[in-house]
Amino acid sequence: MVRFEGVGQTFRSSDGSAVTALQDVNLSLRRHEFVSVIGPSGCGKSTLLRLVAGLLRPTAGTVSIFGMPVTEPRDEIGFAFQKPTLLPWLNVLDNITFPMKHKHGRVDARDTARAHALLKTVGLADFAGKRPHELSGGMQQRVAIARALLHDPDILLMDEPFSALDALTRDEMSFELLRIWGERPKTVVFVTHSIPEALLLSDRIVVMSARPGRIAEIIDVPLARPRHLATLGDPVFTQLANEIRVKVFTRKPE
Ligand SMILES: Nc1ncnc2c1ncn2[C@@H]1O[C@H](COP(=O)(O)OP(=O)(O)OP(=O)(O)O)[C@@H](O)[C@H]1O
Repeated sequence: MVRFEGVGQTFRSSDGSAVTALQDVNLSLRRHEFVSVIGPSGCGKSTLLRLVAGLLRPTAGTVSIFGMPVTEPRDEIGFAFQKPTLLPWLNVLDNITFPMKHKHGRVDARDTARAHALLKTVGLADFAGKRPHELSGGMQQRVAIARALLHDPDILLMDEPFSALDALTRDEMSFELLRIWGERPKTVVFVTHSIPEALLLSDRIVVMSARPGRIAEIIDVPLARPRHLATLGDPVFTQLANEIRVKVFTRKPE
């Protein structure tokens, strides 16, 4: 469904130097697959997402979706960032429908109904009229995820969406995301620094090497689905987490 072929991305920095963020990335994502991307800071994880989203054009190779090269932002994609980026002057409901308003100049009844349904899904049915500052960090992040899901995208890109949350909320959000993904399957690319989070969520984990970012390894996650709290205590889970930790930490820049 999403394919990277020989993808490279070199930025020209403000001081005139060239920064190669990605080099020779080859990757194919299947429809409805949940893939996490982990790797050291600055190895190009966010760049990878921005390329799929059409926010960047690769300087080498091609990124395609359903066989069509990505040349601009597309409707079938939802993007959730590290911070919720909600508009403080809008209430929760209007924040969720804002992209529709921005795109079409209005919000129709179907969008509003779907926004209410999504609020229910993320456990915030009673908060539609509240402003972002009246919500906790975890609640704000749920609103941002609901916003990314409003147009029911085929592809959901998530850039460390839970990293600003406390550990308990983070686990809770992971299970919530799994539930949403189970109900309305989509192809998810999830950037994280957390090995347990990547393991709990993913079908495959892409391990990237330090700059210039390349794919060092792709690891299949053989844990059965649906995954539960008990999955975290499964000996296979612990063993896999240790194996991946060793791979990530012993990997030297090439
Ligand atoms: N617009 C840009 N202009 C210049 N350099 C950039 C730009 N965007 C990213 N970079 C550089 O590309 C490299 C990869 O950045 P990217 O944000 O993709 O890394 P990352 O793996 O997501 O990092 P982190 O884990 O710290 O969020 C970094 O060295 C960064 O400085």
